[in-house]
Amino acid sequence: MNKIGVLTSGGDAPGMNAAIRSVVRVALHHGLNVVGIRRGYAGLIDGDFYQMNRSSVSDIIQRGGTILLSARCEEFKTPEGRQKALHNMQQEGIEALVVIGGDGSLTGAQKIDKELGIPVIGIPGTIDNDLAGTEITIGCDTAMNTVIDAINKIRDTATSHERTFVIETMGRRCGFLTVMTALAGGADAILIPEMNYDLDDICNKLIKRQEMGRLHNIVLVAEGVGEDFKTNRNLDESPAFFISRLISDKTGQETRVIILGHLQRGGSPTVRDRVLASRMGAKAVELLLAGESNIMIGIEGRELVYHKISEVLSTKKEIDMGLYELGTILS
Ligand SMILES: Nc1ncnc2c1ncn2[C@@H]1O[C@H](COP(=O)(O)OP(=O)(O)O)[C@@H](O)[C@H]1O
Ligand SMILES: O=P(O)(O)OC[C@H]1O[C@](O)(COP(=O)(O)O)[C@@H](O)[C@@H]1O
Ligand SMILES: [Mg+2]
Repeated sequence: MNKIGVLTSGGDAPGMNAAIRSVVRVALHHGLNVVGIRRGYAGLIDGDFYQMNRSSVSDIIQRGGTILLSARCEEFKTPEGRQKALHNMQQEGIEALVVIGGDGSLTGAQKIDKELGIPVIGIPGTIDNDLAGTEITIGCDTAMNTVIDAINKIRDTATSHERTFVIETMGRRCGFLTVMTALAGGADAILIPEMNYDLDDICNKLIKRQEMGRLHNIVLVAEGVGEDFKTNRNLDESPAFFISRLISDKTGQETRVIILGHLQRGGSPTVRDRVLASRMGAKAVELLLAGESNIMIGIEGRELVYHKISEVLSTKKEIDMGLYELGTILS
């Protein structure tokens, strides 16, 4: 093997740059050429490539986002789009790929191996932590710290004004970010898609607290909740608004909504994300050199592990309900 490509795809995540840096420098260390592919699968289809060297990845370990840019690319979901990508890779002499991204990107990566015959290793990069086969994905730790920072600040004003804040966190259909930050941030109620909840119960709990003299509350809501009350709300609005209105109507408390949104995706990666990304980047190159393909690297405890991408994608990542319960008991 002489030349490999690297790309970032789907939602960006802090630590992706540290992973790119590691892939590039470890590949160069092993005498490989590295091609950077811009804008994920869109760049494969457009042939948006450039040769990378050591200095291409200088001064990026501390930066959020991705220097390779990222995209969501519908055309790559079609066989025609993927054939264009194959043609460009052949022209450029790219013999193998490292794909850094989430579940969607790994679905695409699987097709690169199976359909296009190009070896590919996946590195889990998404703030959602919604991938099986790894305890945590690159970017999630930074995002959790960003959420905690926001909760701390909101708590200051919530206590001063004796208000209830409904804070909406990201995570698509996964409540990991919400459960962890609810526990660490001392949230008074938690709503995640994986768990049944009763809005009446939540309101009753807030009323009880009110009777005991507690007039401020932090309610954490994952963006993915709401299948069950869809009929009662405007589908264009975030679930936090509906829940906030309901709490205000039922408890009489003054409520405010804050949707943390894309600020959860940015920022300088934490130590944990930088180390994880650096280790996974190096492992990806080593596994390609060892002849592996169609696998995703993960971490279990202190050890890096790897699993077939098909297994990762067919397994649902379970939320640790013990942490959810603990968050509820402690609130
Ligand atoms: N079924 C699929 N076949 C081929 N490519 C896919 C498929 N699903 C997703 N992808 C590619 O992966 C990209 C990123 O997926 P997306 O779900 O948006 O983000 P993430 O990888 O962060 O979960 C998509 O825009 C598309 O190019
Ligand atoms: O960036 P967009 O396209 O607005 O998408 C928002 C979605 O991306 C995420 O931030 C990250 O998800 P992915 O890593 O799967 O792309 C989700 O939490 C959120 O639902
Ligand atoms: Mg995803």
